Amino acid sequence: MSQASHTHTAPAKLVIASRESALAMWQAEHIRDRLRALYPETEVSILGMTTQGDRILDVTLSKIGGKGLFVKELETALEEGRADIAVHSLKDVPMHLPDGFILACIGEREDPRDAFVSNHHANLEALPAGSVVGTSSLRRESQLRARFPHLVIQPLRGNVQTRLRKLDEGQYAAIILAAAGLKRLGLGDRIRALISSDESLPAVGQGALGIECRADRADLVQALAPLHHADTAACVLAERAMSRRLAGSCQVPLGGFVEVVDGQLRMRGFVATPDGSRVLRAEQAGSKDAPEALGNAVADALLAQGAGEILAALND
Ligand SMILES: NCc1[nH]cc(CCC(=O)O)c1CC(=O)O
Repeated sequence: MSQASHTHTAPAKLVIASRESALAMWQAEHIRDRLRALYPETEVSILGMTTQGDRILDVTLSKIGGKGLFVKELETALEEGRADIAVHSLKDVPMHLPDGFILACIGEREDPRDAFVSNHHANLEALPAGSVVGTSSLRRESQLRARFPHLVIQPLRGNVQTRLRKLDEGQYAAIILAAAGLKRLGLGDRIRALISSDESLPAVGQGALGIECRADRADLVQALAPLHHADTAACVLAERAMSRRLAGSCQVPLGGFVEVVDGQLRMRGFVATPDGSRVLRAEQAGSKDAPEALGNAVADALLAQGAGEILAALND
């Protein structure tokens, strides 16, 4: 029996709300299995649901309302008591949660890097001029354009399997996906090259799982505590503070990534124009005890370099 179960308790029944994509289901099942192992007496089940973000696939997310579209239906299920917790890729969780909801728990981070996926090429450097690279992330696009102006970036939406199918159909020479999603789905062998964080700074929260519940469910915060990973939480709280100060929940070419180095947080952030012609960068160290102060400081350093102008131009 694990040590945690001596000091933590869970309700007799726990329902996990999840999107129905394969990745979301893997993540929900992962949390379900960990909860079952911690609390053998608790009946843990998954309520799968399709969100608006999953249904609308033909326009870029930024035009239709952003990240909130992936979590709203799940929050409604929590609100109505049809589910107790919602498991999310933290990357998809808006910077401002609606009143009455909290992140109860942040799980240990998987590989945070972006991955290069291609059937014919070994890495970005090997792509001939004019090659089409698929990504709908302004963050990935701006960093690619800055480094490889000879490549052609084309939108690519859909869940991980859909994106791989579009690559296999020959519409793209290569695509960029999060390594974490591929590894979780057992598709790590599709990764031809991992892109270092110096070359493609990851998205805020990339690779980490966030578990959301109603703010009045202190019982669940306590039950989930054994799944909480303090170092990951410090990193992603700093990242989310940076993003919040810069952009709220709008989709912008922005990256933020924190690592624990020698017991301290080391943070890097960037804001760019979508075409990669201007890339502002900031880097700073800070204490694990004050992650949000670090995130705010890096945001301020970017604002001092002119990030505000870039962000204002995007909202025109
Ligand atoms: N935007 C969709 C999304 N949300 C989370 C992941 C991957 C898993 C993660 O970052 O935790 C992905 C797919 C991708 O970016 O390739």
